[in-house]
Amino acid sequence: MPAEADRAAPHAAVEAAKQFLSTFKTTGKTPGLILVAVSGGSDSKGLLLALHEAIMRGGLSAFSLSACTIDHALRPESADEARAVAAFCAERGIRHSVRRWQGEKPATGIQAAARAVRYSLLADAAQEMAALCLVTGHTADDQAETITMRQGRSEPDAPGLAGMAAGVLVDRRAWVLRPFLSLRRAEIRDYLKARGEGWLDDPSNSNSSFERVRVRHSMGGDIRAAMDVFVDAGEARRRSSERAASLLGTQVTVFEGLAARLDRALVADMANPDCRRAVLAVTAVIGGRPYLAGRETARRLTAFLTGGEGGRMTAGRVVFDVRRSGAYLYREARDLPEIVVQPGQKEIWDGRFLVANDSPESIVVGAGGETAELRARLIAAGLPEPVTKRAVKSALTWAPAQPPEERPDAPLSLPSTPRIESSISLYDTFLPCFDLMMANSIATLFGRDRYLAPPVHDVLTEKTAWA
Ligand SMILES: Nc1ncnc2c1ncn2[C@@H]1O[C@H](COP(=O)(O)OP(=O)(O)OP(=O)(O)O)[C@@H](O)[C@H]1O
Repeated sequence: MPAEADRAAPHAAVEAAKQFLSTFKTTGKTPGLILVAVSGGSDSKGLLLALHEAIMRGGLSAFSLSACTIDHALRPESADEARAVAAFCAERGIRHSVRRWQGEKPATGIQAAARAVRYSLLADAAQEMAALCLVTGHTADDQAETITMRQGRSEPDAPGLAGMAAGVLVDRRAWVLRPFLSLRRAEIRDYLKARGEGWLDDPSNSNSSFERVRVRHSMGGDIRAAMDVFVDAGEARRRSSERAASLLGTQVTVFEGLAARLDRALVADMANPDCRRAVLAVTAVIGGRPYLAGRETARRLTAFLTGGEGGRMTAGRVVFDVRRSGAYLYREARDLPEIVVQPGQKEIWDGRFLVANDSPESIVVGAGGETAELRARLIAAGLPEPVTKRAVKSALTWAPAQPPEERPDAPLSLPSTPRIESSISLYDTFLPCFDLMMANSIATLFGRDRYLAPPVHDVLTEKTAWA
């Protein structure tokens, strides 16, 4: 058992928790629930304990904590591990819930699938509890490993070098914040030991078939070099996002989510990284892609757009049509999918449109929504006629899944028109806080609501205690 003095001694982990709590916009007695994602490993267990201690000792009764463990049901011991976390929480009077990954597991890409499911289940829990945010136990060691892995793949001005964001908006509905991003894992373990607590060791942390584990070993605990890169790149990315947001707001026009015009000045300046990011972001949304084009595509595109020759080029499923009045972008009319949307369901079609079917009948959604009305509207809005003609080929259309003559027993009412809006795959699932301004400009251009603001003040400035 640790000595009583050790139990009470202030610790860097508790200081980090206190500092984090002081950044909330919530003031005075406004109650706020923080949902802590606890796997049972040292980092998340240390985070829960440090937040609990900071709240209890600091008299911060405006805050309450709840913990949630995701049981991925991939290892036989996972249910017991979740129960161990439950017991730890019960001893401290902290509410705890377990969410289980139900159903079929994919045969390949299990890590990525588990991560996607984990964040989605955690966001469900946060939303149901009306939590201010979710918090995870990511550390400076995780950050350094992420940066080192990305460094191997990126160019010096690449956004990836900003590393993990201190805040990420998940599914447009829950902010995930990382209060320990500047704290070393060793400090967290030291804190748990001082409080007489153990933790679970995830066996995948020593499995060298994972790149992260190999990188961790190669770094040998020295994270200084990677963190120095981060301090510069995180701030640079936030400033770049701010400048790109302003370019998007002034030099881009979007036509019903189908096509976009980039002003000539923006196109001419493509060699500038802010312009390039703005253009690549619009390209991703018009093409229905969840990521920016890779460096080779970006290079080809820059050469084409700045070449001054005009004409058309295709990149990332998007046609670029360069004319005197600007560069026009629209989805190429190839490989357009057909999907069925069941009653009461919402689906994303082609990565570009969110279709909500509120009717009691299934509907089929596909390409072919080209109508004289749509063409007239786009032309009236300023889209050149030849561009309109090609752009409308990738417009969405829908119909009842079963034609009326084939379903004599069906209700007489036809499905009502589905609700359709642009999907921004690039930011709708994971939006790092340093891209928030740019994402809001994109949302405005594509007729969507702005993204949920984070509940804390300084997450946007990404100020890091690491230096
Ligand atoms: N099974 C789980 N249940 C609840 N929270 C979890 C679980 N696994 C991970 N977490 C949360 O995520 C944090 C990071 O864990 P880990 O490094 O294993 O995840 P990751 O997949 O690398 O996360 P990311 O993909 O965001 O980098 C943990 O500190 C914890 O807060």
